[in-house]
Amino acid sequence: MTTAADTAAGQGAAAQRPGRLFIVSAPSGAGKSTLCSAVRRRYPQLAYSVSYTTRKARPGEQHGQDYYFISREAFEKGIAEGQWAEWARVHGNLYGTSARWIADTLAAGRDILMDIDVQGTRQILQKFPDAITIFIQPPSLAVLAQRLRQRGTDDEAAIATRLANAREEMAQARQYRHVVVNDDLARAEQALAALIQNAGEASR
Ligand SMILES: Nc1nc2c(ncn2[C@@H]2O[C@H](COP(=O)(O)OP(=O)(O)O)[C@@H](O)[C@H]2O)c(=O)[nH]1
Ligand SMILES: Nc1ncnc2c1ncn2[C@@H]1O[C@H](COP(=O)(O)OP(=O)(O)O)[C@@H](O)[C@H]1O
Repeated sequence: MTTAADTAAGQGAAAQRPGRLFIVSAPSGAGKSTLCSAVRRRYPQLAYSVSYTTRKARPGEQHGQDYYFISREAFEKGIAEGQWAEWARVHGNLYGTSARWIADTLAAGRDILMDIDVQGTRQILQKFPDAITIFIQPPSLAVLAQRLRQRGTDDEAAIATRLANAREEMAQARQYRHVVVNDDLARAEQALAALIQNAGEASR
């Protein structure tokens, strides 16, 4: 049924549909950064939500592209001022998403890809129940440990924290609308791209 309000909205300047939110989560080392980078290259029109974090930058990571690396004080000021659409402590560091950027980007009609943890996903779903949630599973915990060591960006203590959290995170997979197992990289990339593509077509 079309209401007068729908018709008015459809005829106004905002005739474009608002953007959609795609949320990707995974235990550390499952391959979500690799897969998100591939999808960003494939769909340059998809806006990537660059998170704010108190974690130190890894070699090769760029401020403003991978994350905004900020101090704990700046992050806590953001909490006090209500700047975060969601935020969480993950593996001992704080991570958050700019509420203003999300609102402006969706209002401009752009779809958003977010790489956030399971706690952040719950918060976003409370505000945006239609967000499309995707969980990336590693083939096994043994493979996960191997990938974290091969990546070579974390010391053994950081790897141990990430592996200890992985079991708990993987138990949350059933809360997600879709699950992609990242065994073969090309296959997983194709599966993630297809989910984004098909969700886009379904709502047009
Ligand atoms: N809640 C929340 N989690 C985030 C955000 N940005 C990143 N994360 C999550 O924080 C965790 C650690 O990310 P990162 O430090 O890049 O380490 P990695 O998972 O080992 O590559 C991952 O689960 C990310 O999905 C954010 O803005 N909010
Ligand atoms: N399908 C895959 N097969 C083998 N290695 C992979 C695969 N996907 C990712 N990797 C590697 O595993 C490591 C962790 O991937 P990364 O994308 O950093 O994970 P996350 O962002 O989930 O922590 C990286 O060294 C990456 O190159």
